[in-house]
Amino acid sequence: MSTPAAEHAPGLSPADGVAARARGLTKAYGSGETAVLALDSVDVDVVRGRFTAVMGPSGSGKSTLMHCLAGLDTVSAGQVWLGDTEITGLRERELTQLRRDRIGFMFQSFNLIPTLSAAENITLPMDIAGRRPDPAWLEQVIDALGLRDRLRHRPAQLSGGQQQRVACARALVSRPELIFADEPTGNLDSRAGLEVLGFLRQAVDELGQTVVMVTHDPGAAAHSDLVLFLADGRIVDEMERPTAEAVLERMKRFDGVRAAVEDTGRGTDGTGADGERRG
Ligand SMILES: Nc1ncnc2c1ncn2[C@@H]1O[C@H](COP(=O)(O)OP(=O)(O)OP(=O)(O)O)[C@@H](O)[C@H]1O
Repeated sequence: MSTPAAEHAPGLSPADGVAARARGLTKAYGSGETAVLALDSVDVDVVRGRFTAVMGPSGSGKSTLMHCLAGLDTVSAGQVWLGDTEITGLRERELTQLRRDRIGFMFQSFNLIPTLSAAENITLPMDIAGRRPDPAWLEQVIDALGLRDRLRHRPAQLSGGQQQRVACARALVSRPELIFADEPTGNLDSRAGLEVLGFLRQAVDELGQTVVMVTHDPGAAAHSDLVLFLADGRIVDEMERPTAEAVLERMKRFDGVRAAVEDTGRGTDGTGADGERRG
């Protein structure tokens, strides 16, 4: 099981089987009247070898949660671990190294280097780190993603789906402890999106990887093992073995709450939900 894990006392280092853990994770942007509480004391365990999706309305804190778990953003309060390493409190240099060596990233916009071939893009993070990919693993990843005949192509010579497959290979090649995927299908048509989701699923099932994916798409979330639902900076629900229909139904409840809030005249400036929660 991932998620709100009250059985673990805050302050303990992660047990085996937990790829990332947060306790009391709080993130505020700005200060005073204009402060936004993007994450409100979140406790979460990301279980190793599983595919976890993070969903929630726009502004609920999904990206902030991912950025804080990945050491891309500082926290206002609370603690975050990657494996046994507490990352809150690490210096920027140590964080850069940790991200490079232990985390794989996929983004909606692929983030490939246009002047490099697919093969060069795949190994770039390891090249920068001065490490050599395990050749057998590299071959396995290339074949799993069906990229063998595209390795010499530059990103502009590849379709969107192929570019995201290169980004997926790049995220996998160092066998990271955790892969974060932020809307990885957001720029793809449904067929290419399905393909990428299939590869992420395969990375978990066959290659033993751990994936956390932020998505707006119930169909994409249905490929995960567990969906965490965020609202107003808190994990408010979770769903094991999700289906697209069940996720959609759950998401509609957020819309219902939002509509009700707006009907009462609060939240029409988009801040009502936050104000209500804190007020
Ligand atoms: N750099 C920032 N400065 C100020 N406020 C921010 C900043 N980044 C995020 N926020 C605010 O924090 C809250 C959570 O944002 P976040 O991007 O994590 O939400 P999200 O669920 O990923 O949204 P979306 O689905 O629209 O991408 C929002 O109210 C947002 O406006």
